[in-house]
Amino acid sequence: MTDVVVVGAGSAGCALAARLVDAGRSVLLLEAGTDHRRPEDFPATIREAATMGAAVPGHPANWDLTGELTDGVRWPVPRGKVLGGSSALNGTYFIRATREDCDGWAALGNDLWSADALRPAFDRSEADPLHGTTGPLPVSRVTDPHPITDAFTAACLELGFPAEPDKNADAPPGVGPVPLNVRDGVRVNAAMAYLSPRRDSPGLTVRGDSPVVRVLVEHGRAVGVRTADGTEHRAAEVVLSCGAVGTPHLLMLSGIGPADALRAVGVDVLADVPGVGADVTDHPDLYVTWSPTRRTPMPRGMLPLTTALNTPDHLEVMPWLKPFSKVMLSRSDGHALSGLAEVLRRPGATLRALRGTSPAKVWQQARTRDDLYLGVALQAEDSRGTVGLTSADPSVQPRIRYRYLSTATDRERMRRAVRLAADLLGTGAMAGLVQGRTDLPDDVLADDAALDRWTRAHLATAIHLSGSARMGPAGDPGAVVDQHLRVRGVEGLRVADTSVLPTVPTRGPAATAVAVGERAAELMTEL
Ligand SMILES: Cc1cc2nc3c(=O)[nH]c(=O)nc-3n(C[C@H](O)[C@H](O)[C@H](O)COP(=O)(O)OP(=O)(O)OC[C@H]3O[C@@H](n4cnc5c(N)ncnc54)[C@H](O)[C@@H]3O)c2cc1C
Repeated sequence: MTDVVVVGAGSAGCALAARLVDAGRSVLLLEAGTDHRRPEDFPATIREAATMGAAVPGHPANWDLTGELTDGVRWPVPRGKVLGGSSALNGTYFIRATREDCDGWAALGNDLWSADALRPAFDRSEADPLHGTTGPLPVSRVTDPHPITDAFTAACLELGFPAEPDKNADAPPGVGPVPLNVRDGVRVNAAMAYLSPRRDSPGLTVRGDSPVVRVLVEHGRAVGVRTADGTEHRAAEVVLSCGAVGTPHLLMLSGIGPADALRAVGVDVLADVPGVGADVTDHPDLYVTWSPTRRTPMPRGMLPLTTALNTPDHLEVMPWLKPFSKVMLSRSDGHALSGLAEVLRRPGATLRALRGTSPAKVWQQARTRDDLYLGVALQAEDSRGTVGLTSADPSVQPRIRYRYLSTATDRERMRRAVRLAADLLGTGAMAGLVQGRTDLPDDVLADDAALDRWTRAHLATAIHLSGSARMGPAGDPGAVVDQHLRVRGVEGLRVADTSVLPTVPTRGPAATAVAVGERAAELMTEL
């Protein structure tokens, strides 16, 4: 019998499966999306790090979910549905959770997840001249001069923020280059890094196009999973790595979750675990758009996102070097137009993906698609969202409610973040480059109530979902897994992805997701 079935070949699932195989386990890795065996087999839209065409609604590698950012504001939520998961279509910002993040998780009763305990997992994942040097994921920083990054960096220094040349160094937060998982212009996703080199390993079986619809539980123990075609895959242990939406969804479809909510949609309850789908955290974000006084260089292949300002109060501001219209459209050597154009060839799929989202917000983004912008985000929100089951039919997406800015503290911090972005655009350092803000009038900026309304109209999400099956000690009623990632109430079942993080990292979670996979393998194979 197979030792372990891992469900979901995303950032965490790929790392976990690979390390389990290295430790001598037989692993069946089941992925809902398409399998691509070698790095060169991935389509250009996914490989090309300079663009994010697969994140556009309607792309086949995208789950095309919809979430409610706040009451009445619905927005597309892309997630990767392909080998590599969300790492195959993300922004390639690949940074460690901070020491404060990890030690915060440990302080909640998860000492196996302190910064010191997690460091070997990060080190093992990275090939970074500054940190772990021998791992499978390349980490690099772009330090080439560019008028926008240079002016933005000078603006941050002008406002008194320190330089932060290595954002993984546990130094005080400031402005500096972001670590990126890019090599030779290619977005190196977790499947390329961890699975491709092991595809001939007898211990590893990878199956794409295999959505799992249920965890099979007998006498309180997980014994395998069932895929949508009805096939049962048995294994000694089951690990869910379906991501922060897919994992709570699959748990609930399998009868593991808040009992009343499961019964309400006709699912028989196997284990009443109230924390499944609760305590979701992410990074609410938005864009402050601006027009330049002159054309800035945008050569093909230029990465859109190379620098970030992080502040001690957990705000993040990032200058994008290209407008959305260029980031979402890729034109690759030897290929026809891809990305947006590829999607526009399937208008039906795109329209279906956008159905139910707020038309005014979609229009607002379309209207400003050629502007430049500063991305502004809250990195440690107080608000909590939910992922809830609305149907026992696995093909119906769960309801994602972010409940963004539902606390006064978050609203106050978001105002501060927007004003910080405006201040940066107004510095002497940026004066020669910035003609003006294009969509944020002074009177709105000056008035709290008006700015809150503006924020609501411009709100978006960084798609960094975490915490929907979070870990915690025995006495924690909201915990879904213990710190060994074992699901409460069911033997032989674990979760390994960003669902387990008690809070979203205050940096992008992609590197942490991989580290969760690495750490899960350690915990599963230690004697
Ligand atoms: C568009 C976008 C841009 C982003 N940009 C950044 C960035 O620049 N930096 C950063 O740090 N983070 C970024 N993120 C977030 C980051 O990529 C994710 O947090 C991280 O990849 C999540 O890893 P994971 O393993 O938890 O889940 P995922 O990587 O999403 O993997 C889950 C996998 O499970 C599969 N799956 C789900 N359900 C099932 C099922 N029932 N059966 C079988 N398979 C299933 C999915 O298809 C997927 O392959 C971005 C995310 C998106 C979507």
